[in-house]
Amino acid sequence: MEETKVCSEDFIGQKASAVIVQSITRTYGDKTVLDRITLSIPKGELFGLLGPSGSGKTTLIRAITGLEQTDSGTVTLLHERMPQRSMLRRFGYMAQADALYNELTGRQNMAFFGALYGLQGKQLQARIEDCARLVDLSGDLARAVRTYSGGMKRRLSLAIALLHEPELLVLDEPTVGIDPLLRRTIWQELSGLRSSGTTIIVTTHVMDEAEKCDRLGLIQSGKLIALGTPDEIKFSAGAASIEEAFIALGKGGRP
Ligand SMILES: Nc1ncnc2c1ncn2[C@@H]1O[C@H](COP(=O)(O)OP(=O)(O)OP(=O)(O)O)[C@@H](O)[C@H]1O
Repeated sequence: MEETKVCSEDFIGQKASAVIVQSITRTYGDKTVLDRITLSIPKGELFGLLGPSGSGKTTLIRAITGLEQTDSGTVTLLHERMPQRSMLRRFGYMAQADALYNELTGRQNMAFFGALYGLQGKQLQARIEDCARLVDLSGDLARAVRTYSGGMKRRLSLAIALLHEPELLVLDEPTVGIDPLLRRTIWQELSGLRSSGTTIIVTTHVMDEAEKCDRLGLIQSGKLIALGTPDEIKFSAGAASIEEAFIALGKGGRP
């Protein structure tokens, strides 16, 4: 049986876990998209999921949030067994495909989702201003979203995921289509949120973003093939970079 290279200590029982995934499997027809994945993410961790296109990253984070069914295994999120509709207010989810209302303005979109999260009045307005500023959209909030570029839509989706200051943020490739300067600002903000106790799960293809994560999970063909800090993963693969480590671990050995 193949085993995940677990580099970090097992956090269960040592630090409160925000996410506990136990042996989840997901199949589509005869294709196994998630294969017995087990993983725990402590509160306040910035956790990165890395893997080739089609390896199962989106399916895994959707399963974690309860948006995707699993065939077997369990997910516990913030001490609650998933799926559970009431959990929707406790995490922020930014999907790869933007779920925005094109005919509404940026502000109207934020107000709509903010109300769904239970925000209202002055608090909602203040959060809209703060989150729009963070993603550099303050000057564009009055425009209909259909006039936004792809990158602006990504930024608006990110702002919406942050609106209700959730305990857990789940971001599927949040910086795709975002220029390097703003990308840096967004990562600074993610680090700040992590420091104030927010747990963050982020999928990425960008190696320098992976280096900024506390720990990484490497996924290949639905299997978690490695788990650890960026340094642990490089060390275990005998590689100089995460990219090299990923290639080496994917082949099942050292480079
Ligand atoms: N609804 C579905 N029906 C059938 N197959 C699906 C469905 N959703 C995903 N898959 C398959 O599951 C596999 C994993 O997809 P997933 O989107 O999780 O990969 P990913 O690692 O997030 O890829 P990317 O980096 O390209 O976003 C792929 O082979 C995909 O084709």
